[in-house]
Amino acid sequence: MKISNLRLFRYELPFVKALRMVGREHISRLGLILCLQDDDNHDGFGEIAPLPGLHKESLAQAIIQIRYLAPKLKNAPLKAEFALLDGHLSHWLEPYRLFPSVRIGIEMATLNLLSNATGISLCHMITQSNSLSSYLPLNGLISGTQQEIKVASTELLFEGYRTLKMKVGRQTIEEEADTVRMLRRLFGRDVAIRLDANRSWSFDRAIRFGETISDCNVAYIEEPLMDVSRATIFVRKTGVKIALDETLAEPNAIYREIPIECIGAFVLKPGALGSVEKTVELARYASEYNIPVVLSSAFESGLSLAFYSSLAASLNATETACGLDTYKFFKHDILLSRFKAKKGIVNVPEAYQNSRHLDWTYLEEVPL
Ligand SMILES: O=C(O)CCC(=O)c1ccccc1C(=O)O
Ligand SMILES: [Mg+2]
Repeated sequence: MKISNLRLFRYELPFVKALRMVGREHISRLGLILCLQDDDNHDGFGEIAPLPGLHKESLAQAIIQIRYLAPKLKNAPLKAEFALLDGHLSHWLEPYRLFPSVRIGIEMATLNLLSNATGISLCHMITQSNSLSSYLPLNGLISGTQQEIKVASTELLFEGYRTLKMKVGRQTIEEEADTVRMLRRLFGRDVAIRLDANRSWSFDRAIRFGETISDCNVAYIEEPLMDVSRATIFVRKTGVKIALDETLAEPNAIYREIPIECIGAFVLKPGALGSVEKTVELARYASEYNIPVVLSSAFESGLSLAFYSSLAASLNATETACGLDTYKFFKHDILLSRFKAKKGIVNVPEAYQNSRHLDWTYLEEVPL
């Protein structure tokens, strides 16, 4: 088997309303879909969607890189070993020094093509286990004013979500801490509350926030500190565990220096890590130390979300809610049957099946 043909498409997915992502306002999401084909006309789609602020590369730079790479991918062997996620993909792609968004897109397209060509679902192809969960709970995303959060979280709970994730570091510390206290009062013990500060606080401010919510039984706060080297003191002082997100995408593996008991979760964004195998490696480290793994999106389309759902299921990361609730901010998807959760839970095989059928009306070909 080999890759015999490549095509590239562009999409623009409008948001339901203007959305703040990594410090910027966006009204839509731009991205690319790479389509790989084998000799038998099977196809495999992969998404390349650099997010300004999260990725250093722009969409235009990603296109240039794909154009440069296209002749090298053509006729490249499609090896069954890629599915082992044990280094074969890296061995193939590392020499090209690709942008993270481009690399994950090529890996996604390749694995999806392998799955289509062999008729084995992605989940079963990349895991050795045959007792996989088909159901993946999501953390319901909430942000905005206290009143907006109150309304949104009540709706999410009513729908069936049992884990909420609130963005912090946007209003004053007092206001946000007050909102967290309100959530805990409203929902009692049976709701897990996660927070994400995206490194917006100085150490002193983070401590002040952490101390104010220390009795709220928050599952964790993602990246509270600008300087992650002080994470241990933060946790010891506040009793609130931290989750690692941005830190995991950094090259020097600082996460290994943080005491395990301080870490509430690894938030794994394959799109930011830029490699499925890197994601798997981090997930293995986490499970070795009983750190929960939270597979998470960078506001990609349903194609990536379905792929990440399968990855989460194959890693047995279905116990803790995942960060794939971003789909609800899009007016529509590039899939004919869009990625969705029912009662806060994704049906993984169904989502994967649906991700094989694109809605071409939203895709415009980019010449290679
Ligand atoms: O983790 C989630 O639940 C959703 C994803 C999310 O919050 C996110 C999306 C894009 C960029 C950064 C982040 C983040 O976790 O900080
Ligand atoms: Mg985060």
